[in-house]
Amino acid sequence: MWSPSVKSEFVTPTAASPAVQALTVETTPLDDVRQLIPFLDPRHPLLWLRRGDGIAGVGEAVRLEFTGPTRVTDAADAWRTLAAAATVTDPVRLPGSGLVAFGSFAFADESEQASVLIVPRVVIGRRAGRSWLTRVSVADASAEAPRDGGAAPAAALPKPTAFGPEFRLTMAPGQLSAAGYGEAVASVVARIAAGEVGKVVLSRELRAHLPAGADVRRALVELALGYSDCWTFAVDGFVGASPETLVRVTAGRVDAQVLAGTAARGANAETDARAATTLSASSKDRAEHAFAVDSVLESLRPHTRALESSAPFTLKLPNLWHLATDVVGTLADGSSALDLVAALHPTAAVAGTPRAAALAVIRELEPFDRGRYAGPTGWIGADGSGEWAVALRSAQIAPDGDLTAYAGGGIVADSDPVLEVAETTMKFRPIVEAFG
Ligand SMILES: C=C(O[C@@H]1C=C(C(=O)O)C=C[C@H]1O)C(=O)O
Repeated sequence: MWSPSVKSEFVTPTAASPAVQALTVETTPLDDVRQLIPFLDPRHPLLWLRRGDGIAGVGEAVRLEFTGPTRVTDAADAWRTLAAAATVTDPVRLPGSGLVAFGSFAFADESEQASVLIVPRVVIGRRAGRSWLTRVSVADASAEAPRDGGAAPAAALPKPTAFGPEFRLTMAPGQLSAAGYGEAVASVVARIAAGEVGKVVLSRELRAHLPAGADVRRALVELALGYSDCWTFAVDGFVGASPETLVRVTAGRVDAQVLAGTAARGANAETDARAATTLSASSKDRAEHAFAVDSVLESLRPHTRALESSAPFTLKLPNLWHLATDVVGTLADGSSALDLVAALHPTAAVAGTPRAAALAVIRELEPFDRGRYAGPTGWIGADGSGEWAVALRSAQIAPDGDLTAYAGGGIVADSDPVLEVAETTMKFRPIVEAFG
C-alpha cells in the first residue's frame, strides 16, 4: 500500500535500507529549458525523455541496488521509506518534479546485473512548456545536521557543456550469432508444436567497445531525435529508445501500451500501408499480441478499477510497425508505480506464455545474461507516481566501455526463423545507428 507522505519527522530503518537517508528536496520553476541533454554528465547521463519532455539528472545523492527475485518489491519498499523521510518543497507539482529516482531493473531473477534506483543531486525537468530545477541534499537520519549543509539555495541552472568528439562503433555478433538465433527460433517452434509452451520471446546481442571518455550524450541525441515518440533513457550506463510503456501512474490514473507483433516498414507509401494492413490482419501477430495484452490486464486488474483496453491498432515507428493496444484504468489500492511494475514484470511481450515455461526456455536457449534489457526502466516520484518503459532497443555500457546491445522477438507456432532474424536486425537499428 502506498501512503503518500513527503514530510515525516520519524524514520524507521528497514532491512532494505538500514540507514535511511533524510533527503531535503527543493524544486524551483525555471524559464523553458528546450534541450535537456547538454546538461547531462557525458559519462554518467541520467535521462528520461519523450517528445522533448522529461527529466535529466546530474550526480548521485542516493544509490540503492537490488538483486534477485524480490528486486522490484524491495525497491518499492525502500522507496516508500526514503520518500517518507524526505522533506520536499515542490511548488511546480508536475509529473517528475519534486523528489524522483531514476530506476532500471534486471530482466531475470538470476541476473548478475544490479538493479538500481538513483536519486540525482540535481534534476532539470520539462513538461508541456514548463521547466523546473530540483536540488537534493542528503543527511543521515541519525546525524544532527545535514552532511552537506542542507538544501543548496535555489541557485542558477547548472551549465550545459560542449559535446566531446564524435565516435563510431562497429557492432559484432555476441554469444548468439544471427545463424545461431535462427536455430534457437526453430527449436522454440518445435517446443510450441510439442505443446511445451505457447509463446517465447527470444533475443540475441551485439557487442562493441566505446572509446575511453566517449560522450554518451551524442548517442542520446541521436536516439531522441530519431525516435522522438519513444522513451529515450539513460540510467547507470543503460541506454535506449523504447517504444513500449510498461506502466504510468499519474494522479490516480494508470495506463500502459502493450506492443507485440512486428512488421518491416514498406519502401514506398503503398507498400508501407500494405505492410500495416497485413500486420493487423495477421492471425500469427494477433495471437502473439493477445498473449501480451492478457498478461498486462491480468496483472493490473487487482490494483485498478474500470480497466479498459482499446482494440489493437498499428503503431508506426521509423524502423518498423508494431501491433499496439492501449490500456487505461483507475488506481484502486494506492499502489505506487513500482508496485505495479512488480506486478507486471515480465509481461508476455518480453517473456512469453505460460510465463514460467517461457522463462525456462529463455534460460536454456539464450547463452547470455539479458541484464536490464527487457526489464523495467523509468522513474518514480515521492507520491508513487511514475513512468516506466519495457527497456527495448537498448544497450548496456559497462564501466570499461564494453557495450552490449539486445533485440528479440516473440516466437509463436508459425514463426519463420529467417524472418525472425530479420526482425531483430530491424530492432537493433536505433542503437546501431545512434552509436555507429
Ligand atoms: C523483444 C522486443 O520487442 C518486443 C517484441 C515484439 C514482437 O515480438 O513483435 C514487439 C515489441 C516488443 O514488445 C525487442 O525489441 O527486443
